Amino acid sequence: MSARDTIAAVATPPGAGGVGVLRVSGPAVPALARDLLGRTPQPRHAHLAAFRDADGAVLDRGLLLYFPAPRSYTGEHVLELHAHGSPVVLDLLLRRVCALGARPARAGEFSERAFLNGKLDLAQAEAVADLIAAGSEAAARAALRSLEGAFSTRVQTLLEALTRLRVHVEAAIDFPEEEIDFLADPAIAAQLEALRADLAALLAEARRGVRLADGLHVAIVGRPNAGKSSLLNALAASERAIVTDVPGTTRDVLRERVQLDGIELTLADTAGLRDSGDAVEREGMRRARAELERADLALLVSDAAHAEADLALLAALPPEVARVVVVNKIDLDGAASRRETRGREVWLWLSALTGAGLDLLREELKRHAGLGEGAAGAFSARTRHVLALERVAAHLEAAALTLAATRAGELAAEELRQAQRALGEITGEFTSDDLLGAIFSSFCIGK
Ligand SMILES: Nc1nc2c(c(=O)[nH]1)N(C=O)[C@@H](CNc1ccc(C(=O)N[C@@H](CCC(=O)O)C(=O)O)cc1)CN2
Ligand SMILES: Nc1nc2c(ncn2[C@@H]2O[C@H](COP(=O)(O)OP(=O)(O)OP(=O)(O)O)[C@@H](O)[C@H]2O)c(=O)[nH]1
Ligand SMILES: [Mg+2]
Repeated sequence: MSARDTIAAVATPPGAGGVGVLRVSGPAVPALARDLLGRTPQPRHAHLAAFRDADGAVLDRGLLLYFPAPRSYTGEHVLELHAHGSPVVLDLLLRRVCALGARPARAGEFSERAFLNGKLDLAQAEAVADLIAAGSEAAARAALRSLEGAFSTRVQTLLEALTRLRVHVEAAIDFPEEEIDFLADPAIAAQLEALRADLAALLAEARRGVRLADGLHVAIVGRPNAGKSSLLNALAASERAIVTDVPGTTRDVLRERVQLDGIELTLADTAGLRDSGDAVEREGMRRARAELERADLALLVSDAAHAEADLALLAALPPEVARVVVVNKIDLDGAASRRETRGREVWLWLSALTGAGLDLLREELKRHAGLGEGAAGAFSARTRHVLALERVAAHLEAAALTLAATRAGELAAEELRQAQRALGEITGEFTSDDLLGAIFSSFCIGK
């Protein structure tokens, strides 16, 4: 896109390193490259070159790569200077290319241009940032799958099915005398049902993708003295939290990141929940509840001696939070560790003190983090995508209800149109400047 100006930024992380890369993108690049090399560089070849200042003094000697448009990361003319990884040298080079017509890039601006030039769709561009930020091997693999288009392809397939359905419904509206018959066609209802089923599957995968990218957030809750802090310490394999036999030991929320077979967990140890307590303890309990609202999973820790009494706590958990009941301290009555499913809950019997049954808990956590069976091929996703898919689901449901109840073609068509729009927001077919700004400004400078 020749209308854009030329941007430049250091693409390697701040600080000293073996090599540092300065990246430049935009229409000024061909002239700039000639200026620096003394001749037109060969496209996509590494040239060893002296990078010179305005007065001819050598700033550094490094590798120069030239990617003429459109075959580059951004789709524009791109120049890369691979210099020695000195922040001072890189800064001098940045100033030099800015004197030659570039300006410093904003955060995410290279990827934004790649998106605007059709090199990446929006979900892929977000996957670039998620890959860079990945905190675990599973997160990195999932982000790479999204970058390669695994998620976008699924969205695209749904969009095509949705478009076909819209064509059907809108054709019916265009022939009002036949509209009722048209819309009563079981094929339309069947198409809509199939679409909703595919969407539900994609939504489940996208939710897993968010957990893979962000890591699983686990809130450890329960009565005072149940052994919550002991459990955090056992999973973190270090004495992070204070453990005493005084009920009400933990007052504040303590967060700990733990790697578990290539996935990332954020464990939050919280203050024990009970009716009494001083002001500090009550504030601790308020924070524990707030932590629960944010969590992907609640570990309700219960003392083996009080397990039945803790059923009341179970009922008080926010209904949308997945939960696992941990019956702790089995060493006290010599019981064996075990796992049981009771209704929607999994119950685990273990001992934070001896470590018996902790492996059962680790398996359970991995399952919730998205690394259970069938996780091969999982892609990363963001909350933004899940919210969009939830809106799509709501519009499709409204369309189905309208068709079933009233056969009001216009209303159903409008719901389908909105569903299509929400779906298109994921890959960026429909966007606003605000959305793009919000997404790309959270990227690194130079990305
Ligand atoms: N030195 C360097 N390493 C890098 C990048 C970079 O920009 N520079 N990348 C940046 O993030 C990543 C690689 N991503 C890239 C993606 C596309 C193209 C590119 O030139 N695409 C062209 C040509 C494709 C082809 O010839 O096969 C195109 O899409 O038309 C380059 C890098 C990681 N490593
Ligand atoms: N025998 C036995 N004792 C345990 C076990 N887990 C924890 N304890 C003990 O139970 C007491 C309370 O443990 P904590 O981990 O501090 O309990 P908590 O749930 O964090 O308590 P608060 O922070 O007060 O809410 C301590 O004396 C622990 O040593 C266990 O598996 N077996
Ligand atoms: Mg505690």
